[in-house]
Amino acid sequence: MSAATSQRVTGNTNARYKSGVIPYKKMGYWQPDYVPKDSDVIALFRITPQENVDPEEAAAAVAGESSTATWTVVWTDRLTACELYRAKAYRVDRVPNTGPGTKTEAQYFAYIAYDLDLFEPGSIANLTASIIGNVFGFKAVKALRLEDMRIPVAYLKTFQGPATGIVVERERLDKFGRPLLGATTKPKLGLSGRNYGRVVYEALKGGLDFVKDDENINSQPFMHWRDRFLYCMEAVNKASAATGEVKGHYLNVTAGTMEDMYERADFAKELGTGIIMIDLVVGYTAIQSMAKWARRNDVILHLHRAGNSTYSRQKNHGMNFRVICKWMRMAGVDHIHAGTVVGKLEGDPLMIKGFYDTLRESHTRQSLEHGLFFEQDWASLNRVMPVASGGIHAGQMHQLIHYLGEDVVLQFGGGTIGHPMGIQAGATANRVALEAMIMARNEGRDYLREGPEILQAAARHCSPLKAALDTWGDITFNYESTDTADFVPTATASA
Ligand SMILES: O=C(COP(=O)(O)O)[C@H](O)[C@H](O)COP(=O)(O)O
Ligand SMILES: [Mg+2]
Repeated sequence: MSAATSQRVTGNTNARYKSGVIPYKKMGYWQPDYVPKDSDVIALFRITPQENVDPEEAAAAVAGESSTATWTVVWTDRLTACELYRAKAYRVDRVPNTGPGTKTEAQYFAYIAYDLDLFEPGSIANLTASIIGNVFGFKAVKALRLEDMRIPVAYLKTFQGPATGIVVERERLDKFGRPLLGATTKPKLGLSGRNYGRVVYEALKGGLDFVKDDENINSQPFMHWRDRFLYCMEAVNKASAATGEVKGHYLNVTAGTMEDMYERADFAKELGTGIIMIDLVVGYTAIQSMAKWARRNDVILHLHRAGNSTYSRQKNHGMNFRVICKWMRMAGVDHIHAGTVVGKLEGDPLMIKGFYDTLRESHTRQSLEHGLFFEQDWASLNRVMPVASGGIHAGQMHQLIHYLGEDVVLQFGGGTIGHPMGIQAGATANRVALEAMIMARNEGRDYLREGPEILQAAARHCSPLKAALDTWGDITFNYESTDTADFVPTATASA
């Protein structure tokens, strides 16, 4: 007899199934003694219960509404292996620095385990319809945030993972031992195909590895997509011939329908591109489809995370970006924008380290200060190249390498195209700054502390770098982060 059948036969007593409304805890969604199985999916939610709602009941309600429950008892549960299929809230902890005596109302971390049978293999859409489905509108909780997930190896193995991965991307580019350099074409909207292609050529010729379309450039009246693709590929080919290096431009194939996206991707491939791009807003199923297309066609897949801050930035509601990193690694993208720490957009250093580790490590340990609540074995899924983009410039090179490491694309849009001596000079400034800093690192210097001097020394022989430092050297974006660690490392806490 299978486990499922035996559950049906030994199912619960009549009292439990009497019609009416009973607490979710009584319905079996709170099981403090439950020990998660290796094959369970585990989700960690931050719950802000409504006043007078017991946190354990709120956790049970979240478990119920994200798995099998509805608001009232239904006898049809007994036609199923309901005890197996019920998600189990098994632990609730008060979030540090919330509740009585603090400025923030009480919040709780609720740990919930889900049996693997609740999810369709290889489908982010199906996983998310449970985990972030109805439950986020549930009245008994004032706010709800999905903070982290532990995905079992058994489930990971049903996903393709990154189409190409970091190792093969570097082999195709023939570039090793340093971050890759990119730029977002600016202005983001309005250029004609020919002018757009000129920006791409100049930036690649000046020393960048990649240029990219911005998130909102698709096929507008001022430049239809075929024009953009033709001029960009002409620029890539000319710059590769002129420099002897492999170059690329992420052609954004985002469109209104899947058929249009495939048409654009096929044309990009026909023109010989090594990389294409999509936006997060196309949705999980479209992302998985494009990842399969990318693997079939030997093309790298770049994902711009446009839209994520709508639901990932605020601490009490929505979902943490680290969970998006996990889902996107499973879905199969090769690149994902994951923050810069020092640039113009949201990015606490500890949080960003957690995102980067999630994307790049084959195994991550629990690390509460980086927001990693669970140990995660990535089951040999390829690694994703994080992309640092948004308000960065050559003067920050030492910090970028310190915080973000080597396997990363550093993307300077304004920080290339806005250079006072022109786009090529902007690209050269970034390339020289990068190579000077990598050399200093390889020589064992304390490049983070000595960074500004290392850059000034390199600028003595490189007027584009000097101009970049003179223009942007002092530009910083020192605003308080919104999404910060709940568990601060001891050394920092006492500092
Ligand atoms: O256009 C840019 C950056 O331009 P610039 O380099 O001129 O600032 C990108 O869309 C942002 O980096 C996205 O943000 P994120 O990478 O955080 O998702
Ligand atoms: Mg942009």
